[in-house]
Amino acid sequence: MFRGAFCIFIIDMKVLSAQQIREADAYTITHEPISSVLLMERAAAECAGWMVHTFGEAPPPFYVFCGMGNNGGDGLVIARLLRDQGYNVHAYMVHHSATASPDNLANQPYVQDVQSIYSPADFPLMEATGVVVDAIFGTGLSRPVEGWVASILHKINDGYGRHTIVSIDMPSGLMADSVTGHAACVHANYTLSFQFYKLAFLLPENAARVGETVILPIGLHPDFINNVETKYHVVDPRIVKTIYQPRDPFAHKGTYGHALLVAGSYGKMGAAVLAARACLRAGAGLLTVHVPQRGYEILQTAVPEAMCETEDQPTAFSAHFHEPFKHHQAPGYATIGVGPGLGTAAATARALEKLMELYHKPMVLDADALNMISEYPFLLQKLPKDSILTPHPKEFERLFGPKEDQFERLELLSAKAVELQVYILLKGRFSAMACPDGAVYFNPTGNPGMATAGSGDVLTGILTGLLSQGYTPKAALLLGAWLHGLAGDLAADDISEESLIAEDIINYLGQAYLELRK
Ligand SMILES: NC(=O)C1=CN([C@@H]2O[C@H](COP(=O)(O)OP(=O)(O)OC[C@H]3O[C@@H](n4cnc5c(N)ncnc54)[C@H](O)[C@@H]3O)[C@@H](O)[C@H]2O)[C@@H](O)CC1
Ligand SMILES: Nc1ncnc2c1ncn2[C@@H]1O[C@H](COP(=O)(O)OP(=O)(O)O)[C@@H](O)[C@H]1O
Ligand SMILES: [K+]
Repeated sequence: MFRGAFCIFIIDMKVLSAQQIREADAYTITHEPISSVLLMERAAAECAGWMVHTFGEAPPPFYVFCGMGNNGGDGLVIARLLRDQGYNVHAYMVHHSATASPDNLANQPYVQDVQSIYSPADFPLMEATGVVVDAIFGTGLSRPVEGWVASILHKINDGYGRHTIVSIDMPSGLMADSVTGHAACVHANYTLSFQFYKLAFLLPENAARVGETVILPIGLHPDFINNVETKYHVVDPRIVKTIYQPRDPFAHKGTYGHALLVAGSYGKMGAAVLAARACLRAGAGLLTVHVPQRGYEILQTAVPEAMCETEDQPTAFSAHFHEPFKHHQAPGYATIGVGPGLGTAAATARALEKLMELYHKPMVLDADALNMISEYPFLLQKLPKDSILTPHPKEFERLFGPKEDQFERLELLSAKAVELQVYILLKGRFSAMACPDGAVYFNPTGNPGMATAGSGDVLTGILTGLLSQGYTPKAALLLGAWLHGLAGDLAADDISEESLIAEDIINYLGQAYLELRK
């Protein structure tokens, strides 16, 4: 089901810091109980099993680079287990420290012919078809890698494209919870990581380092996992299936709400059409789309299922555009999606202000609605509580200012959701969704084929459609982002990432829903 960077065996949806992972480790050792060396054996056995499964048919030579901590300990065990199964394994010890960790030492006697690396000159020649296993540093990395050890990481990267590089737990050199910047770091094809996502994996700046991530279960203690507190989470199929509500057999179209979309302007009616189609395909009962006069025929022709309201301005929205909306105060629209293709004229900004003054239920704000709020920041204070904002990184920067690095940006995202008491979805490979309580959820579905005009308009339509049906804003957000990405993944599977266009996401939304029933 998943494309690109995520192949998931099991997920604990919490994202833990390196320190919390050490605590999980210690808790498991005490409470399972299990010795640390056996826990290492279990973790390494999962990795060796994955490698046999992935490369076993045409076995390559394996080049296992071990560090001197427990990540290196994992590497030693992997080397032994692969040799035990008859594979051709070359093992190396990178002597970055004076002493090895106890569990690393305990495993050394069981791996013969480990060649020592004390300088770049000791780096081996490797066959082009080999698999490089990177077990030099894991979550214990405490500072950027420098000096000759950095040269070893660069030498491993020199083989990228010729060898397959598999990093154990973390690409060596990557900091789990802070900025790696330009420091030396392995660029992995695969990262086999234990039990939890690391925050660094979810940030765009590390995409090229992490490669495809495989989360392997290593049986860390469930009591610890259930009780540990974390701000960051990854959405998984279990939570999405819990959120999803099948339709009531006795439903009528009024059951699923009457949504209003305020979208489109001269030359940008496509945004309104895409959002409207997506809203209906997401399941809204009724939809009215409010467009400028010249958009009337376009909208009525392209989306006959939707009702259409126009206003007195031929090409854009004016201060009066909320007038028709007033008629629907009772029973009122279930929700409003506003922004796609709207334009940012001053009159439109005034109209947006009026709209936010009149409407107090959660709404969806995207694109030009966000751009107008950036231009007139006092509008931020008028956002209906629990509304959903969906900025892409540029819109986010316009709204809340630039940040030095992506960790700081995440902190800002969460702080703004708390301050404004809204949900904010920062778009990207792993869209980050911040909640009014400060929690941040990452959405793992989606692919680069979705980096195409209009895919954000489709998201606005989906979120509006879900709110309209009565999903809570948080449920709509998590489910909507998941469905949007999954529909994109299903479309790309059939027609390729390259030729995927926004309309395909809408066309595959039905299949994405069906996946939820499996
Ligand atoms: N709970 C878990 O997730 C488990 C983790 N295990 C493994 O244990 C790893 C963590 O082990 P450790 O805490 O021993 O840490 P690492 O093995 O990641 O690295 C620690 C070693 O690197 C040195 N070091 C740190 N930064 C350095 C730098 N910039 N330059 C040179 N040397 C540096 C330290 O002094 C220490 O010797 C995990 O990544 C994982 O591979 C498994 O063995 C078992 C279970
Ligand atoms: N590489 C990617 N992986 C996953 N999802 C992506 C990727 N690129 C874009 N997307 C998704 O596509 C949508 C693009 O939205 P946006 O930038 O607003 O596009 P537009 O303004 O053209 O409608 C977002 O939901 C984003 O998360
Ligand atoms: K590693």
